[in-house]
Amino acid sequence: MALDIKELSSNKSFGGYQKVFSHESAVTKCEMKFAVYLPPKAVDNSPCPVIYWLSGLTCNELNFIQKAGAQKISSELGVIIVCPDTSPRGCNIPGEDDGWDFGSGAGFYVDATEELWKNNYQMFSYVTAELPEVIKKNFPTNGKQSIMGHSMGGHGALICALRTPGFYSSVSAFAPICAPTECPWGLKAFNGYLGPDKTKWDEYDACKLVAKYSGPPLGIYVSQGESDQFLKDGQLQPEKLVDACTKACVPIILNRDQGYDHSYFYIASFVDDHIKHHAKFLKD
Ligand SMILES: N[C@@H](CCC(=O)N[C@@H](CSC=O)C(=O)NCC(=O)O)C(=O)O
Repeated sequence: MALDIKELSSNKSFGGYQKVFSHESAVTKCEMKFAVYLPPKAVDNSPCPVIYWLSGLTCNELNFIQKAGAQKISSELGVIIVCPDTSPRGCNIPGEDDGWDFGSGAGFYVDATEELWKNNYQMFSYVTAELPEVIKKNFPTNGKQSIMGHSMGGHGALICALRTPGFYSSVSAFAPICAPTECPWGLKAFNGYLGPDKTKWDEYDACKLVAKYSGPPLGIYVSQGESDQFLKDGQLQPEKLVDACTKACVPIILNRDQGYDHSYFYIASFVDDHIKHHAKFLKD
C-alpha cells in the first residue's frame, strides 16, 4: 500500500496547522484529497487522538475546514481532525458527474459492487482502512480514533462505527441519513452502487446495523435541527434510529435543536459540543 502524501496547502490556525494533502489511493484507484488539522501538540510531535469528519452530498475535503470553525476547540483539546473527500473523482465513469446526489461528491461511504462503480467507489474501505493507515504513517497519532459526519457523512460515520466494533471510540452525527434503505437519496445510491439485492443494502443502513450490533459502547451522539428541510422531506428519519437503538439497548443521545436548518451554520453552532463529546471517549 502506497502511504506517501503530497502537501497541497498549509495555514497556521490557533497555534496549529490546517493542511490539505493528496495521495494515490490503492483502494479507489485514483488520487484522493484529504484535509488534516494538526493541533499544537501534534506540531510538537506528541501523539494525539484522531477524529474523522465525513461530509455530505456535494462536499469535498474543504467544506468542514472552511465553514465549521472546529480548529479552536481541536487546538485546545489536542485532537487531530481528518476530513476525506466524499467520493473518488475524475474516474471517467459514464454518468459520474450527472447529478449532485450520485457519483462525484456522493460516494455514500459504501463499497460498490455494481460493475460500473466497483473499481473506484470503495469509500467504506477507504475511510475505515486505507486512510487510517495513511494517517498513522504520516502524523503523530496515539492509536485512538472517533468518527463524526453530516447528512450523507452522518450516515457514513454511523455505519463505519457500527461495522467495525472497537475501532472507533465514539461516533457522532449532524442530521444523519439514518435509514438510507427507506429514503429517496439512499434508494438511488444503494440501487446504483449495490444493485437490486436489498440484503446488501442492509449492511450499510445504521438502523439495521444497530439491531445486530455487538461490541463496546459507541457513545452515539446525534444533533438534528428542527427546521431542516431534508428532515421534513423524509431523507433523515432520526426517530427510526432512536427506535432501533432503544430496541437494541444501544445508548444514544439525540439533541433536537429548535430553528436550525441543514447548513454548516448549524454545524458551526454545535461542533464544539461534538468534539468535546469525542474527547471524553478519546482520553488516554
Ligand atoms: N442540491 C443542493 C443541496 C446540497 C446540500 O445541501 N448538501 C449538503 C449536504 S446534504 C446531505 O448529504 C452540504 O453539506 N452542502 C455543502 C455546504 O457547504 O453547505 C446543492 O447542490 O446545493
